[in-house]
Amino acid sequence: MQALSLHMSKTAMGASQKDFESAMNQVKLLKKDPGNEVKLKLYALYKQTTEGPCNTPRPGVFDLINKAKWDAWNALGNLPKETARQNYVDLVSDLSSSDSSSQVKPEADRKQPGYETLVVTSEDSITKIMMNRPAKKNALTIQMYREIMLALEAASKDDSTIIVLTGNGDYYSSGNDLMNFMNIPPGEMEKEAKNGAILLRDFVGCFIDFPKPLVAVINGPAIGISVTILGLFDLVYASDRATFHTPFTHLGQSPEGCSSYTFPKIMGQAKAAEMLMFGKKLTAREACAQGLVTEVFPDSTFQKEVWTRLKAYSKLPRNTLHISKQSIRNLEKEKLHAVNAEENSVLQERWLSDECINAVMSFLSRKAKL
Ligand SMILES: CCCCCCCCCCC/C=C/C(=O)SCCNC(=O)CCNC(=O)[C@H](O)C(C)(C)COP(=O)(O)OP(=O)(O)OC[C@H]1O[C@@H](n2cnc3c(N)ncnc32)[C@H](O)[C@@H]1OP(=O)(O)O
Repeated sequence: MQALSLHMSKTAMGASQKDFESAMNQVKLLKKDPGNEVKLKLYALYKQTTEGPCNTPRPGVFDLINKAKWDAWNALGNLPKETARQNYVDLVSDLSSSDSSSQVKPEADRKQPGYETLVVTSEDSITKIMMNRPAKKNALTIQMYREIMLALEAASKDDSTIIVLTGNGDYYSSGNDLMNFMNIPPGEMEKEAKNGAILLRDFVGCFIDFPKPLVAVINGPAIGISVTILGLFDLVYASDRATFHTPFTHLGQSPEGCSSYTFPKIMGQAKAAEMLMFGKKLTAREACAQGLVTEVFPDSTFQKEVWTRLKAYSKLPRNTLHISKQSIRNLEKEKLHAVNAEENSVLQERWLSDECINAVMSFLSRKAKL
């Protein structure tokens, strides 16, 4: 309502007709929508300046827009035309200066500090969490799991409407960094496996409990845990260059990220088994046909199309969107936490198995060109 309060003239001399016309042009150039109340005020002052006090019958009760305009004009009573013109010019001048001070900041300024493995930015009511180890295909280190949890926690409390997880470079993510299995001192393996299971439980738990719409923007291939947690997202947009691969059996490991529950629900038992047990790699189009991906876009226009879509979604009524997300998730939360706990206890055992140790050694020896 503050913006609707009558504006005092700031200039000693009254605004001229030329000032008024120039203010009318300036309004068209505003980058930020001033909101309905201010627009009504501008309309009323314009009418008062050009026609004087309100002189038309009040529109009918169902003609909501014209009624609101009429009310705003009528509220100016017998305000003299010159004063209305001055108030119009002053109001536009205020709007123009706040418009230029709220210009979009360069990306470097929007970047949230404190993350080493992520780039976190907020713009247009969207918080974007970008995994940022492109040289290692965004493989998830222990630090990265922790930073993603911190970024999600912060995003759940910020004023964003939608949260996006994406990757920098040619991969979305190659999943767990297999170096997480290295440098474990002899005799410490059991303790490390237990700590790993706790970390994983907390990591997946953050996605289960996340209260706002979560969108995965899959810019390239995705492997392992970066695929399994997709069943906990609300939207999954993929470039047609993306692939989806869960080679758990080859790695002597078992499904996590609640995929043992979400994948059969999403794609049916047989297709889930092909992925989670036999390690079948899906193209983006196959993943879309099976319901894991919401929509596939050509790689050449992927970023442009997805961000245009997300910016439009981010303008939806925020609280309603969050409440809808929570209503849908609340039906499943208890079950998902139980699945998460069970998967992690199985995986904790798997990490100690010969099959898993041999698979990790095989990756490392290929890497070392042995
Ligand atoms: C006691 C246990 C404690 C564990 C605690 C863990 C907690 C949570 C665990 C959750 C369980 C998750 C399971 C999974 O995600 S399983 C999936 C694991 N990922 C893989 O198996 C992928 C392995 N990588 C590859 O197959 C290839 O690198 C890839 C196909 C991704 C790309 O091949 P390409 O030839 O194009 O490129 P490079 O191989 O040269 O890769 C570039 C460099 O990046 C390194 N890299 C890539 N991915 C990984 C990875 N997942 N782990 C470690 N390093 C990775 C690769 O080695 C190259 O590095 P260099 O340039 O230094 O050689």
